[in-house]
Amino acid sequence: MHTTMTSLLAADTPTVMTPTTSHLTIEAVTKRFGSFTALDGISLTINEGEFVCFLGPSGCGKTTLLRTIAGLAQQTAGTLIQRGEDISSLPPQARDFGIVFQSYALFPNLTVFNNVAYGLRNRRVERSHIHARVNELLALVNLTGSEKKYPAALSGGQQQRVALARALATEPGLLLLDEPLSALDARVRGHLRSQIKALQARLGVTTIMVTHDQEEALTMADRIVVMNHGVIEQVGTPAEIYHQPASAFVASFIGSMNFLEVTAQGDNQALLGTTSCACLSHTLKVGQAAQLAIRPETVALSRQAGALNGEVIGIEFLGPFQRVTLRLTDADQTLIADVPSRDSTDLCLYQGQVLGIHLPAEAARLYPAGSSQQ
Ligand SMILES: Nc1ncnc2c1ncn2[C@@H]1O[C@H](COP(=O)(O)OP(=O)(O)OP(=O)(O)O)[C@@H](O)[C@H]1O
Repeated sequence: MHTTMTSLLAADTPTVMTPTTSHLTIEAVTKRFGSFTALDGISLTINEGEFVCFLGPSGCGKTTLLRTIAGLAQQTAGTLIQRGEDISSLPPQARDFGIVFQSYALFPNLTVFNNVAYGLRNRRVERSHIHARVNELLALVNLTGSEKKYPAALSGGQQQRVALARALATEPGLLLLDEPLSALDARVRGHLRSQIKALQARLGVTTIMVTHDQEEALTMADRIVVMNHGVIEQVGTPAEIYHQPASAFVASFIGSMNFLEVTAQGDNQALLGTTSCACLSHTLKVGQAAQLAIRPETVALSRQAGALNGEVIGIEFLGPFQRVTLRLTDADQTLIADVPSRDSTDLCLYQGQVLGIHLPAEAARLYPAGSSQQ
C-alpha cells in the first residue's frame, strides 16, 4: 500500500490502515557471532502502519535485530516475511525499507537537496518528479529553504530531519530508525520525537525504532518490544508494559519500581517480615522466596499506623510530587513512595516520622526472587 506524499500533503488525511494486517513476520530468528548468541529464536509480527520500538539495555540485541530485518546482517536461522514475501535471503538493496542511523550518515559533499534525491536518482526517477518529491519531503520535515545547504551547515536535529526525508524519499513500506535521537541534546530530542511521531502517523508508514530510552519508547510506540539477552521479554502497548510488566526484568527496566523481599503465600498473599500483604494472583509456590514489585506512585501513606509501617528516612522534593524513602519497621528493607505535593501537606512530612503504609493489592505483583537483575 504505497501512499503518495502529494495526496497526503494536499488532503491532509491520515492513512487508515487495517491494524491486524501483518507487514512483517519474524519467525524464530537466531543470530550467532561465533559461539555468542545475539538473538535467540525471536518471533514477532509487526502490523501494517504500526510504530514499534525495540527497547532494551545495551547489548540486548535490538540493533542486531534491526540490521537483520534490513539485510545488513544475515540471520543464522529463521525466516523474515514482508507483505507475504520471504525476504530472508534478499540483499538490503532488494528489500523495501528506508533507514535512519544514530549518526546522521548524510553525504557531506552533497547538498540537502541532493542527499534527499539520492535514492530517487539511483532509481532513475524523472528529473521533474525528483524536484517535486524532494520539495515535498523537505516541507514534511520543515526544512524548506535549506535545499542548497551542506550537512555541515545544519544542526544535529536538522541533519536527522534530512536523514528522515532521505529515508522516506522512495516511499518505502518500512521505516527503520536506529537510535535516531540519541546523539541529540535533550531539548532537540524531545521536539524531534513528537515530529517523527506525527509524521509517522500522518504517512501511516510501518516503523520500527531501536532505542534504549524508555521514555522515548513509551511516548512514541504503539507497541514496545522489550528485549534482554537476545530474547523478547514482553511485547505490549506502553500502558501494558508499564502497568502489567510480564517479568521482574521488565518491571525494573521501565519506570521506578520498589522490589520488596517477601515469601509467597496462598490466596494472593505474600509475607513481608511478619506482615501479610495482599497482591495480584501469582503462580509461585507457598513458601517460595519472592519479590513484591510495586510502583512508588501507588504506595499510599497515612499518619495513622497500619498493618505495615515505616520510618521516613528521606524526603526529596521533585515538583509535582515528593519522593519519600521509608525504612519498614517490621523488616530491614526500604520502600519509596511518591506522594503528590498537595497530599504531602496533610502528612506534614518530616525525617524520623513513622507512617502507615498501604500497598494496594491491584498494584502489587509477585516475581520469583532474584529475577530482576538486568
Ligand atoms: N559483528 C559482531 N561481532 C561480534 N559480536 C557482535 C557483533 N555485533 C554485535 N555483537 C554482539 O551482539 C550483542 C548484541 O549487540 P547489539 O548491537 O544488537 O546490541 P544493542 O541491544 O543494540 O546494544 P546497543 O544499545 O549498545 O547498541 C552484543 O553483545 C554485541 O557485542
